Order: sequence, then C-alpha cells, then structure tokens
Amino acid sequence: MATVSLMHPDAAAWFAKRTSSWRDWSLADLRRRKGDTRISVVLPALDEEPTVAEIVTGVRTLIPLVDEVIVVDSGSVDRTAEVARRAGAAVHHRDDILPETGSRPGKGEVLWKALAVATGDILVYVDADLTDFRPHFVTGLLGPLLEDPATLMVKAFYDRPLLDVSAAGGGRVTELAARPLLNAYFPELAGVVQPLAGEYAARRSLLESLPFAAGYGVETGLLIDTYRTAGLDAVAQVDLGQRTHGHQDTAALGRMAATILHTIHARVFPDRPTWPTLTQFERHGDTVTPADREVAHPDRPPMVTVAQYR
Ligand SMILES: O=c1ccn([C@@H]2O[C@H](COP(=O)(O)OP(=O)(O)O)[C@@H](O)[C@H]2O)c(=O)[nH]1
Ligand SMILES: O=C(O)[C@@H](COP(=O)(O)O)O[C@H]1O[C@H](CO)[C@@H](O)[C@H](O)[C@H]1O
Repeated sequence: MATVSLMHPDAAAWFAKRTSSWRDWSLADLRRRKGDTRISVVLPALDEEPTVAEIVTGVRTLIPLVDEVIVVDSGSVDRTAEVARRAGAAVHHRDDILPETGSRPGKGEVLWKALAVATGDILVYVDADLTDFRPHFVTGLLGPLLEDPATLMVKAFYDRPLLDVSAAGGGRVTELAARPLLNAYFPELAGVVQPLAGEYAARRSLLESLPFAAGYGVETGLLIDTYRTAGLDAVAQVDLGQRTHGHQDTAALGRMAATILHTIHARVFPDRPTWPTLTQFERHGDTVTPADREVAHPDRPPMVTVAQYR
C-alpha cells in the first residue's frame, strides 16, 4: 500500500524528481558533458593531517574531469598544509586570501574565501576529515550540474555511521537540530536528506551571489538562500552510499547547533535580536563553571560585492 507522506507537497514532489544516485553518471558520460566547464574541488581543512592527503589523492584520480584540487587551510597547527601540498593540492591559507577583508574563524570563512582562489565554474566542496572518501563522491555531485544548466546546487546524502559507536547515528546535529528547525520553518526543504552534508557542488554564479553564514552555519545558510533566491528545483541531491568522518564531542556539537539555530533565526526573524553567546558548563574538581562561547556571527557578504574580488 502506498504510504501517504505528511511532508509539504512541494517537498514531496521535489524529493521524487530531484533525487538521484551517483551510479546514474559514468566518468565517460561526465567527461563528454564537461565541455569547457572548469571544475574546482575545494577542501576546507582545520587540523586534518591524518586524512587530507588520501582525499586529495582520490580527487586527483579524476583529473582532467576535475581541473584543480584546492585545500584552504583554516588556521591549522598540524601539518595539514604540508601533507596536502605533497599530495598534489594547491594549498592556500585563509590569511593569504583577500587579506584586506581580515580573517574570521570557522568553516564558512574558508568556503567563502575559496571563491577568490578557485578558478572553476563549478565548485565541489568536500570535507577533509572523511575516512572513506571515494571519487564517486565528486562524480555523483557533478552529474546533475553537467546534465542540466538549471540545476545550481547538488547536495550529497548518505548513510552516516557513528564511527566506533554504531552503524547509524551520525549526523547528530542534523537529526536533533537542523532537520527539526528546517521542517518547521522551511517545510519545502524537508525532502533534503542531509541538509548539513559537507559534500556539495554548486555553480560559481550562484555561490558568488549569496552571503556565506559563519562557521558551521554555512551549509544551512547556503541551502536556505539558494531555495529562496533560485527556487527549490535549482537544488538536487545525490545518494553517495555511506560517509564516515571524524566526530566532535557533544559540547562542540552543541555549539554547532547553536550557530545553525542563529543562522536560521536570522533568516526567519531578521528584526528580532538573539543573545549571541551560548553558555555551557564544565566541571573542574568539585566545582562546575560556566563556559561562554560566541555562536552568532555576521555572514560574509556575497563575493560579487567585495571590492577586492577580481
Ligand atoms: O573552523 C573550521 C572548522 C571546520 N573546518 C573543516 O570543515 C570540515 C567539516 O568540519 P568538522 O569535521 O569539524 O565538522 P563535522 O563533520 O564534525 O560536523 C572539515 O574538513 C574541517 O577541517 C574548517 O575548515 N574550519
Ligand atoms: O550533520 C551533522 O550533524 C554534523 C555532525 O555530524 P556527526 O554527528 O559528527 O556525524 O556534521 C555536519 O554538519 C556540519 C555543519 O553543517 C558540516 O559542516 C559538516 O560537513 C557535516 O559533517
């Protein structure tokens, strides 16, 4: 018996027509479709020495479909830059990109600055902490973009084991914060299986036109703003199978969830201020002390509005 979904009808229709699998596109097919479209793969990296080189090597097997592999160093203190460069990536430190704009902490900053050093018409963002990267992660994301000029962004989805804990359970902030909030405030996006997926591809023309939310809000901000400016059908999603990566502790994910909440709040209630810090608590011996962190930061403006941008 067909199950009736209670999803928003637009989300249900989108899910049915805009969901595909990486297996739908062969490398030969993509090479034919590439034409003169330049493709940059970008890895944001903060202290990813153990994993970054293998991912860079894996992406490089796709050259010449992929034109360049870029690692943007987010202020690493380990040997991320050295091992990435040795693996063949073009490595840029965030401080060296548009230095006149300063350098802010967080993932959104390096994804935004990547626009100023990447040369691709399409950018493919891949996290640098993946422990099971395979080249189909990139080819799957490119498929809908090389097939249909009306597609502007492609999000990955996958099963997400919680490494060393359980065969599922990954994507904790997705399941406990991002999905409930997006379903409540943007029900048309309810069909997006992994709204926080760090693997996604998009046209430069789209990315340059959008603000970049700070820190871990970047995926949420880009998804909402793409939907709002270009419509739901500008987005597609591709099943990549399974993805495993390094996991942060619960307190770190709490700060991530807070940043994502502020990113959504700023788009739903732009005139209603929020308290910009999150107070968590730490035990030191017999005492428990508050630990306050900034979790609400301004977006970076659309790159096309940045004077220094070429
Ligand atoms: O300030 C930051 C935080 C994260 N990252 C990178 O963004 C990706 C995703 O971050 P993380 O693994 O911390 O997030 P999670 O996957 O645990 O949600 C990884 O390649 C990080 O190295 C970054 O470049 N700068
Ligand atoms: O999806 C999630 O809940 C978080 C945390 O994942 P885990 O619970 O550590 O598997 O991971 C994602 O969220 C970040 C914020 O958007 C992205 O930057 C990461 O790429 C993505 O892994």
